[in-house]
Amino acid sequence: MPSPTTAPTVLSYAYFGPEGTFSEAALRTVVPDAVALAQSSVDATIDAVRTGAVDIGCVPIENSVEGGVPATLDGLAVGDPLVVVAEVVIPVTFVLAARPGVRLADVTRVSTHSHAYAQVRRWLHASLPGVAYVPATSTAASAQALAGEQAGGEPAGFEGAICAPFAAARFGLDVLAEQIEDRAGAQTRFVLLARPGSAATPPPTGADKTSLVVFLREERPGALVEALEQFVTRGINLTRIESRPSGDALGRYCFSIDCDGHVADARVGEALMGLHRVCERVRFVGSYPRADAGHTILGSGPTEQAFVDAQQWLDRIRGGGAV
Ligand SMILES: O=C(O)C(=O)C[C@]1(C(=O)O)C=C[C@@H](O)C=C1
Repeated sequence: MPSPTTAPTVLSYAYFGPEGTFSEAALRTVVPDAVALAQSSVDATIDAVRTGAVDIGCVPIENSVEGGVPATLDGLAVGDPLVVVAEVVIPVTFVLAARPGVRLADVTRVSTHSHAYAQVRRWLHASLPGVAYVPATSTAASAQALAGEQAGGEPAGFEGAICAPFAAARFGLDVLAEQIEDRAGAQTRFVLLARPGSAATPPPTGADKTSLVVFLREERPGALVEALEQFVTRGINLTRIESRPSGDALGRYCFSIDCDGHVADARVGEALMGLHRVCERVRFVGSYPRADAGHTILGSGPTEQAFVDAQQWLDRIRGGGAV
C-alpha cells in the first residue's frame, strides 16, 4: 500500500494592480511564476486576504522619499487582524510614457499614483512647467489608461503616464523621459499579508522584524514614553515608528511600529506583554524575516540567553524546585 503523503500547500496571491505596478514586481521577486490576482487598490488587496479569496496579498507600505503608505498602515490598524509574513524592498525609478507618436511638447497633463507624483514633482516643474496632474489609482493604471485609449477605448484625459519602465513596456507605450525621480536610489518596501495562523506564518530566522500597532491610553502623561520603555529596557531596536490618526476623534493617534526580533524571541515576547500592560490596545501585525537579512541590533542590556535563563529560573521557583 502506498504510504500517505501530505500535499504541499499551494498558496494563492493578490497584489495592488493592475499588471505593471511595483507591487506586482515586488511579489514576483518572491514567487516569480505564481498566478496572482491584480486588485484595483490597496484596500481591495487587503480585503481579498481578509475574505479568504486569496492567501497572500502584496501591497506597498513605505517609500524612502515619500514615507508611509496611508492605505496600508490604516488597513492593518483596523478590521480583522492580518499579519505580515514577508517584506520585500525594491528600487523604484520612473519614466514618463506616452502613446506612440506623442512628443514631450504635446504633454499638458500627466497622471500617476500620488506617492509617485511626490517623487517626480521637481522634475515635472523643471521639464514640463504648468503641466496638470491627474491622480491615478496606481502608476500602472495610468499606463493602462493610455493603452486603452490607443486601442480605441475611452479617452484617458491625459497624455503622459508616470510609471515603472516595465509598465511602459507592458502597455506598449513610448518612453519620453527616463529616471525622472527627484531623488536617485529611492526604494519602496512592500509587505506580503496573510491571515493570522495561516500556512505562511514564518518561524524565527535570527534576523527578523516584528510589526505592531499600539493604541496609547488616553489622557495619560508620558503614555508614549511608557510604551517605548518596553523596548528600551529590553534592548530592542525600533526600525520604524509613525503615528496615524486613529479616526476616533481629533488628536487621537495610534502608532505603527516595527522592531527588531521575532515574537518567539524571549525579549520580544516580554516587550509585547509589557505593552499589553501599559497600552489601551496592542495589535500584533506579524514577525517575519528582515529583507536585508541584516543582523539584529541589540541594546547594551542583557543577552537573549539571559532572558531565557531568567524565565527558566522563575519557572523553577514557581515549580518549587531548588534555585
Ligand atoms: O505599486 C505601484 O506601482 C504603485 O502605484 C504604488 C506605489 C506606492 O504606493 O508607493 C509603489 C511604489 C512607488 O513608490 C510609487 C507608487
